[in-house]
This record gives sequence, structure tokens and C-alpha cells, in this order.
Amino acid sequence: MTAPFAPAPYPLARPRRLRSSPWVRRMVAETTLSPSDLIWPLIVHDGAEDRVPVPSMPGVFRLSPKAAAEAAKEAHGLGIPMVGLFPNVDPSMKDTVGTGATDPDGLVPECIRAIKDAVPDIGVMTDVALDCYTDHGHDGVLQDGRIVNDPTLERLAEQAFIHAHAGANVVAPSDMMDGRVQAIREALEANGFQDTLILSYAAKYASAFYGPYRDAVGSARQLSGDKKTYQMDYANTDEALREVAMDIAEGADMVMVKPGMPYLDIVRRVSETFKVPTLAYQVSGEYAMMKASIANGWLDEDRAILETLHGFKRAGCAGVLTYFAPQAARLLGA
Ligand SMILES: NCc1[nH]cc(CCC(=O)O)c1CC(=O)O
Ligand SMILES: [Mg+2]
Repeated sequence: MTAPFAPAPYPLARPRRLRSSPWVRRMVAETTLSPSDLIWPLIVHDGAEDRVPVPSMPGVFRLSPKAAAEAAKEAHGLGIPMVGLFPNVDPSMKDTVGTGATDPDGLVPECIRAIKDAVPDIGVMTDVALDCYTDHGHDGVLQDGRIVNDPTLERLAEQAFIHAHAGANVVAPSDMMDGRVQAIREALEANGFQDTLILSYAAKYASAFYGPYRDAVGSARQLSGDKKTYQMDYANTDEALREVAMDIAEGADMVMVKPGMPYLDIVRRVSETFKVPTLAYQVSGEYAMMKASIANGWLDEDRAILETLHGFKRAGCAGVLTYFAPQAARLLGA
């Protein structure tokens, strides 16, 4: 005997109908991923060789300015709109105030010029911070064991000006000093660079996932202590919204959340709250973690790359900085 309230023997609503073939899945997809969403971070160096492998980041190389220009050409051909520059300079060039950061003939200005000569139409972004140039590996000026905020601002403003002057389109302060967006914006305005974009690493967390990068740029050896007095505590979310609000008020055009995959909740809240282009950085440790699994045959490389990058779009990103950029662009049919 049937129960008085027996359910129908079939479901009336079947979400699986919308997944039943590739064409319908494609038609109803809520988000898309394309090469236009990708920014390729390039590690550059002042060494003699054109390409030196980074051991903790298989597939990533330290590039000479010439090789960086070739990489930018490749990126442009793949439809990648922008590359970022991250310098590894000879340790003998490093000092406590990061003098090398403001050398107009330094490695980064040289790379900017080489790229702009070779591929005028690609966006060039630079990292504004002192850590690659200081003998203590911190992003700011060190005095009596403390990273001092305001004296660092002048250094950063000068560094950003030098990058803009060399032809950078986007300057991206990654140091997390208070007030640096305003200091940079004022320096740019005062020197005729009102069209230079500022991409602020607004919500940058003190993270274990920067480890391989610090090997790549050669700041790991130097770094004394941690960066917790300036980078954010990963327990916090509301604080990220306050940081972003300040940077927008100070003149940032775009904001970044960093690291990426463990922080997509922050991306979601930032992009929904502020409606400004929100980028995220799939950082070196995320890359290394995936590459190690891939090398062991534990993850399917192509599928894992596209799935993680699509996750950034779903969370609300306008773009993603990723060492997988050229590979992903090829997978996307570029
Ligand atoms: N100015 C520092 C900077 N800019 C980009 C990264 C990390 C990028 C990565 O891990 O891929 C870092 C590291 C840090 O803050 O120690
Ligand atoms: Mg801030």
C-alpha cells in the first residue's frame, strides 16, 4: 500500500538538465575566463645569463632585460594585457635604505624600457617596495629594529616616480605602509604623470605563501624576522575593507588582495563593497604547491590551473596575477 503523501517517483526540478551537454553548460555559464583576465609576473635579474631557473618555482626563470622583453612579446601575442616586474638584484647592491630602488638606471627601469621598445602596446606594472633592495629584506626603512612608516613614504614615492618616468603604466605599491598611495599619487601628479595607474596591494596579508618568491628575488636570505607589523593578520576581514577604503580615497585606481586562493572571501567582500577593479595575486607558494602535486602526478595540470583561475573570476576578480598566465592563455585557446 502506498503512503498517503508519497513523493512523485521523479523529481520535477532537475538541475542536471542544464549540465547535460557542453553547449548548454557553455550557454548558461555565469562567469568566463579569458587571457584578458591574466597578468604575468616576471622575475627579472641583473645577472649575466638570459634565463636562470628558480628551483622552488619549476617553470619560472629569472630573466635578463632582453629575455623579459621577449616574454612580454610572447604575452602580448597570447592576449595577456599586462606583465609585472619583480627584481632580483645582486646582493652587493643592497643596503639598509634600499638605495637601488630609486636608481633611474637600475634593473627595473632598464626592463621597462626594453619591454616598451619591443612591445609598446602591453601594460607594464611595477612592484613598489624596498624589500628587493634592502640588506634586511624588509619593505621599508629599518631604524632601531623597527620599520618606520613615514620615512619609507618618501622612498616609495621616488621609486614610483622613477618607474613612471621609465615608462611604467601601472605602479603597484606592495609594502603596506600607511599613506603610501597618497604619497605616490602626489608625486605622480606633481611630475606630470597624472595618467599613471596605481594598483594598490591594499589587502596584503603576512603569509607563508611568499616563500618561493623570496627565493626567486633573493630576499629570503636577508629577511630578519617577519613582516607582521605591516602586512595584515590573516584572522581579519573587516580590516581589509578599511584598508581598501583608504587606498581608494588616496587615489588608487585598482586594488589587490594577496595571497589569492586562501583569500577569495576577501576578494568577494572587497569587490561587492567597493565596485572598483579588484585583482588578486595567485602567489609563488600557491604556484609551487600546485606544481609539486602536478610533478607527482597527483593533480591534472591543465584542469587544475583553469579551475583555480576561474575561481578568482567567480569570487569577483577583474584580473589575476599568476605565474601560470602564458600556459593558461594557451589552454584558453590563445
Ligand atoms: N614587495 C614584496 C612582494 N611583492 C610580491 C611578493 C610576493 C609574490 C609571490 O609570492 O608570488 C612580495 C613578497 C613579500 O611581501 O614578502
Ligand atoms: Mg594601507
